[in-house]
Amino acid sequence: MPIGPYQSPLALISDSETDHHHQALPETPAVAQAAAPAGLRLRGIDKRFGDNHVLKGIDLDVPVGQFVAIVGKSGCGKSTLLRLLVGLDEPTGGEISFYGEGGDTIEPNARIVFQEPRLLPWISVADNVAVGLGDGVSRQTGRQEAQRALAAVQLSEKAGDWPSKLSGGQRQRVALARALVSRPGLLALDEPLGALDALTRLGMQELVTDVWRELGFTAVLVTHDVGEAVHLADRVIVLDEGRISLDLEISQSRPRRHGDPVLAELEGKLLDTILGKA
Ligand SMILES: Nc1ncnc2c1ncn2[C@@H]1O[C@H](COP(=O)(O)OP(=O)(O)OP(=O)(O)O)[C@@H](O)[C@H]1O
Repeated sequence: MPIGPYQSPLALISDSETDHHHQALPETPAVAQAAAPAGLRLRGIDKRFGDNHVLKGIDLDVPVGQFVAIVGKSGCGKSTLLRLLVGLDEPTGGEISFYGEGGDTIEPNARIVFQEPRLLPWISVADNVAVGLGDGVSRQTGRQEAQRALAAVQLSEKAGDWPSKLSGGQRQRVALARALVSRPGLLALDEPLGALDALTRLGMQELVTDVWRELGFTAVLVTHDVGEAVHLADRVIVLDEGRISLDLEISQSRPRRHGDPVLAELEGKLLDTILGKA
């Protein structure tokens, strides 16, 4: 099923910082159960911005529940591809479809987390998380679901605080909770740990792994950090000038240790490909 004009809450947490009006929030389905994890099927995906031909006929299949990382040089089209996957933009050509565990075509519940948490400073942490549910949910349900999502990111005790009282890492955990609160079937992560210090980043990598394993969504991570990609993902894809130049499986069991020689070897192989030495 091609992605049509999009109607998800993504717009609220993605676009201009000033576009926080509540009328932007769409209705959301009931949140009592998790959305079906969504497998992805991309065929011949093209994206042009005027004369700039950014994505050139991408074919990609991502099985239900897989964790995929996308790496590549700056400007190679990583974020553009991610935005197409969650419906924030439309391809110029080709088709994107989604399927559930049984192989049936589904409409995915997709969410995205960006590098900047983009929290609303005038409402509490819990209310920021509840924003991810949209309008069609009672205040009480919103609070309950927000508490559940905050617990998943180990931030329950901050529910009543203002965002300004949080550290950078805590704010990003709130952004993750806001994305998780509607129990998405597809979670896109656009360099979500890029602004964090090294130690906080390592802690967040473990947290992301834990929530992914617990909640079972399909994850697509864009990162500049090849070490992070091999640490987190089942599979790493290298984009180069709008095409997939390497599709590498990372079969190492979890939990994964930083400094693992097998992962270091894979990281070297990815870097050689990205830098054109392979
Ligand atoms: N909305 C847009 N309008 C015009 N050009 C765009 C738009 N979004 C992206 N581009 C162009 O598409 C190309 C790919 O950008 P994209 O942000 O996808 O790259 P990236 O690989 O994510 O880069 P980085 O690693 O630096 O974040 C760039 O040339 C960029 O200028």
